[in-house]
Amino acid sequence: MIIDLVFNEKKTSREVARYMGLPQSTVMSVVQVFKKEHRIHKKTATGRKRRLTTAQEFQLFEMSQERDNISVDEIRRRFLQQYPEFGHISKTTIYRTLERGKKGLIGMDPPPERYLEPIERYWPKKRGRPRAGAGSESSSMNNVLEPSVSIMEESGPIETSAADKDISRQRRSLSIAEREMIISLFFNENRTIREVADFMHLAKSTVSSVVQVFKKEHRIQRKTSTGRKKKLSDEHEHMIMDILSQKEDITIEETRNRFLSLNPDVPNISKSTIYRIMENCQSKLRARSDMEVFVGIFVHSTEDNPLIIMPGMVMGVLNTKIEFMESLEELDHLKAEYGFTDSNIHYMTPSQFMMPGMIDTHIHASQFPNNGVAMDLPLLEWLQTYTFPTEANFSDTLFAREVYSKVVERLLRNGTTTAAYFGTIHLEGSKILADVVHDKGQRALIGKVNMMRNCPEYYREMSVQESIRDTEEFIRYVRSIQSPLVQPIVTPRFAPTCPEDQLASLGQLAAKYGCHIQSHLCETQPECNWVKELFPWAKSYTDVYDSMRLLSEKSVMAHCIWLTDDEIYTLRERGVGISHCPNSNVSIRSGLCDIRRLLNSGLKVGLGTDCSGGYCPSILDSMRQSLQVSNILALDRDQDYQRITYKEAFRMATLGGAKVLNMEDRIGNFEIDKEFDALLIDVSAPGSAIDIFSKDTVEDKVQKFIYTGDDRNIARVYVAGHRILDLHNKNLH
Ligand SMILES: O=c1[nH]c(=O)c2nc[nH]c2[nH]1
Repeated sequence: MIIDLVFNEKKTSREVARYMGLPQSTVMSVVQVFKKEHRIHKKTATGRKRRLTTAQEFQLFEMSQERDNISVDEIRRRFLQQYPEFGHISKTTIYRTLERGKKGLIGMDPPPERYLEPIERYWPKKRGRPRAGAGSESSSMNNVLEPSVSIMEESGPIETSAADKDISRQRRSLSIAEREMIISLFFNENRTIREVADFMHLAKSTVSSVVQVFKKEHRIQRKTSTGRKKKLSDEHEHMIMDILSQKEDITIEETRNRFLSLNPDVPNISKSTIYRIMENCQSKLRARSDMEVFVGIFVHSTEDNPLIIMPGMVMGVLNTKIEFMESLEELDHLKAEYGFTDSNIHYMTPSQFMMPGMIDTHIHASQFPNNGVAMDLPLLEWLQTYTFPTEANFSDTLFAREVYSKVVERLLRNGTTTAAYFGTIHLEGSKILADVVHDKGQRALIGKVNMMRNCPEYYREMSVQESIRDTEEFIRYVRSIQSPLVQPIVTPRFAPTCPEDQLASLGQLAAKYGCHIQSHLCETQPECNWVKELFPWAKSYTDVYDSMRLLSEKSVMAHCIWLTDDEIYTLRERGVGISHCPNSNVSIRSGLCDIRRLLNSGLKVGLGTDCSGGYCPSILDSMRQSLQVSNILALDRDQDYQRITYKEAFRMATLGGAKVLNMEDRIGNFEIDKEFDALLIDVSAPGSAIDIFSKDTVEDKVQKFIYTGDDRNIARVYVAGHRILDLHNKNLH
């Protein structure tokens, strides 16, 4: 990776060190060894080696001797007139050649051991301008420069060796070429005073005074605090892009003149600024707008392995889907094959990794106002006392929009890229939920709730006909949005609130439209007993739903704490998915669900927040609570009882959830051709509650995120390839 970043990506060793979290000396030594092994010498800014012939070097030197105050610009102009095939020669090269001339070194390669010797030897001992043409060692800038250059000598970032840093730099008068060089590096190449001083091995004060004098002479504005030249405003940058795009072969000079004539107030603009804007434009034009490429660590689950960590990978996302996932070594081949450029690539930092989006398989969007309150009653009393009155408020569509907007934003913020929502019985309010989800770019199943008994007069559907008519209209409405992400889900609340004919009609409706179905099953013992009373003919609670054709591989049943073995068997036979909601199960004391038993029986299990039975809208919390519930169950079991591992919790939150919603062919992990629903996790994000230490492995970081992370660590959220949330760009939605 170091080699790739330095030699292919043209990163400096400082950048690579920062990116990989390594000491710079380590990076530099890897680079040095590689250079030696591959005999890589000086590279030009473009990464290609290009050397002047000895004749050309002499030519340059002679030009500089013709007149006392000839400028580097003039030397360059004349040189390029003579050698038009050369195309371009940087001032640095000219400057260095002149210094080689002064040392009498033109035509000679510096002996390699010179690189190893202390630099003082070559540094002028006497003050005063070095004499041109003298072969004296004391004036050699060349020898000073050579060992200090790490990778790109001509215009790339410059780094000094450790030896350089120990040398106290002297103040002395400068040659014209040196002044030119300082001006060029500072104003055209945008180097800081320190970089220039390091590069030329001069005292910072010397460089600074040259810059100051030049600024005064040319009335150049003050620099910004970052040490860079004042950035052009976006408006000016766009203006330059416009000018560049108006004429294909426009020169930089022409661009500058046109820009300055349009903006007489702007005192100056360097050629390199225009050049940078031009490069950016071209790179953006060359970049495929339909492809995004990510480099770094990817974490996901498969059927066989609950947690796979893949460092040093490159993933390509084309439109909405994962196009490729390869080792970073393949980057160049992939660039060639797919035609993407560096501007398509997002490099993750060492504290970041990418994981699949989390999936909430059971949440009541309409209970969000009660999140974190009203936990003092058990389920059936809780419904009558708190929940039904709250849900009744959703006849008010303004209120519905207010709450639903907050719910969806909160879930996205917490990394839930897909959710199975319960709305309320209200048709209009439920349509609003679908609209909001669609607008915000989340993937979801949206349910209009069906119920018409054992609930308040003011909050119930009035007849089976009305219930089915409204539900059918709702299904058609959601389908009419034509969103590939938002689908309707048929939602009988639970058996106690739905008479047989209503359940049967809803089963038929779901079959007619090929819809998903969701409900509650075996959440509390009193509820199970009540169902026995209400449906005396049924073999079990599960059998009630099964008899009404409500169980299929597109059905999601929440809770399932009190299932008998027979019920488990039926659910598995039908391919039903189970939504495990541990926070809710403990908060309103419904029971401890033995997920190991369900998993061992071959059932599909995902996680649900079940807000507001559960008080936390984050699936991270559901993972933790599922681990706690499993630990508590283990306290009462044999030694060989297998607790849920954090890796399994991770899988339930991602791939498991996808299977429960029957979407595993589209989402849940990073298999090729799946939709790119993903989270960029940063364990060291600002304000993060996670403590990371130098000895932490990548797996430690992942585990710490699961146990101690929160929304502050979710830097970006992608759904179907779209970045719908970015911590650093809060305005995306
Ligand atoms: O946790 C639950 N929340 C509900 O809203 C509900 N309705 C029936 N059963 C339920 N369980």
